[in-house]
Amino acid sequence: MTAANSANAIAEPLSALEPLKAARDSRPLRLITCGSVDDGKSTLIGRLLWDTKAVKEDQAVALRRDSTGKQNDLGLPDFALLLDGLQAEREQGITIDVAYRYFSTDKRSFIVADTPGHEQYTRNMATGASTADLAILLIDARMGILEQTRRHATIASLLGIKQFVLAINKIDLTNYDRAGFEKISHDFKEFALSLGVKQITTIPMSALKGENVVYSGQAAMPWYTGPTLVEALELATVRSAQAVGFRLSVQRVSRPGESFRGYQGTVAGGSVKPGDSVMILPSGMVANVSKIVTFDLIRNAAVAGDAITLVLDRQVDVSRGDMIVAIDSQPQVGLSFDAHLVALQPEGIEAGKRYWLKSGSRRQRVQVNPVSQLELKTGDWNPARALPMNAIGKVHLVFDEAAIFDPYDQNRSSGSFILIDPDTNNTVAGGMVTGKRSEISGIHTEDGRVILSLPADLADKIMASELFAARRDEADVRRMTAAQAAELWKNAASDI
Ligand SMILES: Nc1nc2c(ncn2[C@@H]2O[C@H](COP(=O)(O)OP(=O)(O)OP(=O)(O)O)[C@@H](O)[C@H]2O)c(=O)[nH]1
Repeated sequence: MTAANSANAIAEPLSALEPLKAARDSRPLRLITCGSVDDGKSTLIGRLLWDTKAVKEDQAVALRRDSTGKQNDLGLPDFALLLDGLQAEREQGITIDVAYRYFSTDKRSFIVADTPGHEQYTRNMATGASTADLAILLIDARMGILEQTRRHATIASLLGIKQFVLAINKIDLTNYDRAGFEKISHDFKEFALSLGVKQITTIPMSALKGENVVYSGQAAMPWYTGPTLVEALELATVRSAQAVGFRLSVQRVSRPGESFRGYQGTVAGGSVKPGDSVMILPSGMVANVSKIVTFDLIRNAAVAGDAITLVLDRQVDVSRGDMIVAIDSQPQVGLSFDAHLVALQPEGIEAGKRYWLKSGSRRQRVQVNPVSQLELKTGDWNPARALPMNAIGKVHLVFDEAAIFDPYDQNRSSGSFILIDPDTNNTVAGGMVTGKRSEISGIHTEDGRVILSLPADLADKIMASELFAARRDEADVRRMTAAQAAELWKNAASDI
């Protein structure tokens, strides 16, 4: 077949979705590495690339040359130098959130997200983790579990990662101390179980010496009989297909001529084929798919990750930010949602402040009401009105117009969002939706606090009302029961 460069060309037949799905399921395992500064992250990634022969000959020569004189007391090359290209770019002030490294073994291929380790780490980590199947958490065997370890594990689990490898690194510096390794393993497993993470492999390793990374560390640690890092990675599973049906967040309406109107975007969940019935949200209008076009082909199916133009069988009103979804598997549409947030900027998240929320190609105003903050040491969710930088919190989102989400654990794409401060344009938080709240519930109490779940203009009026002012004394408000809160709401509502 000649190059199919017109939208009328027919793709080689994809008679079913199976080939597309099969290709997706055999995709490389995506990894993220997290750790505190100096735990050995760069050394570990460099060592993985080196020992799996992912380093090209010219890079290898350069590594040997650049390591001369900088060698550590073991006389080994500095594997972290393999990642230095990225470092140089960072030093020039070029913003790179995440760089992806590729390596493979006989059994499988891998993509590792290499995220900068310093300031703004949380944001970069969240970016890398949002597509990862597995998290490698690095800790220094001499230091044990730190608050940073708990923070990263919590964020990774909120981002839906269910498989963890705890890489207890620099074990050579503890004289391969078995008891120390076992204590850290035990403590971490206990913590990870509290997060609901059940697949945890803990491995003692020396990234620098290459023990238990690709090659066995048996000679130095005869007491360890578990897998090497690469063996553990070969056994991990790729994340299964998303639980929800077809989702397309419309990025652009394409109208090249009178007779053609298509809706462009990347499929964010499920699959679609001509003839399928779809619904446009938030309007609720219904249509059938008549054609799926990609940049050079007409396709007879598309799956999550494909960038497509969708043509419908009738004239419907669709604009940028709308979502086109499977009619038999719809997302949640509502004015109020529960979510987890990670606060990313020094200013944190203020109580009741209005932000821009961006999810897919949709951008809308939202009022954010923090409810509680995770105490990393104990795992408790303590009541909170605001969230400081790096805090992980639970919040209520209250919209002026209908919002559309899937719970994050069912679809990472249509369940996640960022918050933008309208005054500074800074991205101040990343969030994961847990679900829709029962429709506008007015005022109620939660964790001993009174929560307003109202459209912002109504909430402002209530806050300003005499009735609320009379109740503003903190202790008094905290003592209110849900019934009293409801009474207050009823009175306030009739007052305005
Ligand atoms: N003895 C020993 N030293 C190690 C090991 N892994 C890393 N190191 C050393 O620890 C130091 C920090 O390693 P890096 O790989 O730069 O650490 P990092 O976590 O990437 O640090 P940042 O890039 O600053 O975030 C370097 O001097 C490494 O040579 C190990 O397994 N054993």
